Amino acid sequence: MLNLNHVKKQYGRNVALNDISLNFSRGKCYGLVGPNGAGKTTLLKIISSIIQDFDGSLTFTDSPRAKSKELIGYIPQEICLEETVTAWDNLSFFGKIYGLKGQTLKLRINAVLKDIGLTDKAKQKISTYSGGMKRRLNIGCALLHTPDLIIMDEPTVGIDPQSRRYIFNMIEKLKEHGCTIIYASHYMEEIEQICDEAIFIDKGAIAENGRVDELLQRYAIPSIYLKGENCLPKENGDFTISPKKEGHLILTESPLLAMEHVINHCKTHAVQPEQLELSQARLEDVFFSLTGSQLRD
Ligand SMILES: Nc1ncnc2c1ncn2[C@@H]1O[C@H](COP(=O)(O)OP(=O)(O)OP(=O)(O)O)[C@@H](O)[C@H]1O
Repeated sequence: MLNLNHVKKQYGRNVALNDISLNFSRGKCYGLVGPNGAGKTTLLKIISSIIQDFDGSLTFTDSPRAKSKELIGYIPQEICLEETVTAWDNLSFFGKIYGLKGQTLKLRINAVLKDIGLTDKAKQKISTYSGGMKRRLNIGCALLHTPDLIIMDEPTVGIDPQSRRYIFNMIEKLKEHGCTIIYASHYMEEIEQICDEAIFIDKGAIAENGRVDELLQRYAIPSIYLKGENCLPKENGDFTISPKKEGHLILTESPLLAMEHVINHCKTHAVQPEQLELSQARLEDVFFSLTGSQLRD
């Protein structure tokens, strides 16, 4: 539904984005990840037309709607709500910005309030809302005009697991309705959980992108965590071992063989591990393998 072609953005001499080309398909959720200052927000602002001064081009391929303003719902990192008025008033304000009015606006506000689970709090002032309620309303404000492409910039910062789960369920429903979602987050487990594809961006360039399961297979090395006195075999075969907490992490391409090796060693030496578990490959490992672990400012 959207193609980015050689997008480049400079702030003075600082190159924030350099030659970004990407394709986004309908009904999929794309995770956008990268260290601080990588260029994520700049990219999201270009896609949502907030930044219009850039090189390269964007093409919306299969939408009947001509204008990107109608096509896109942008949910910013910062909560953009008027605290002194009610949720209804906030939704009404944003609905009017998108050109909705009268009965259509009323119907959409009611539908969105239901989707974000705030129907019974609609007439409450935002200053009385919890962080999770504000986040959900912040999302709701971008959904009033039923956008085809929804851009979420770190939408789960500072909320409890219940609100996070609620937002994830909303994303699933939006995908079922054919919406495309671009989801920027520093929380790798969220990307793993809800995104079909991940885009790793570092220093303004794409470090890697593809299906989450394929990236995990390609980059993350499975491992076994072992804790227990005298449980670590002396002959370590092809395994790479490093200390972790009070035990050891055994990195291996063949975790079941390594597990068998440890179990045989324990049986032979009549020792009992306190903890022996297979650790799944994580997207966080992919992130560090692509971007390194050095601090970024
Ligand atoms: N308005 C601006 N003026 C000048 N430089 C900017 C501006 N906005 C961003 N930058 C610079 O562009 C680069 C990319 O910033 P951007 O905010 O897009 O990164 P990010 O990946 O979203 O970071 P974070 O994870 O911290 O939100 C950084 O070097 C940043 O300092």
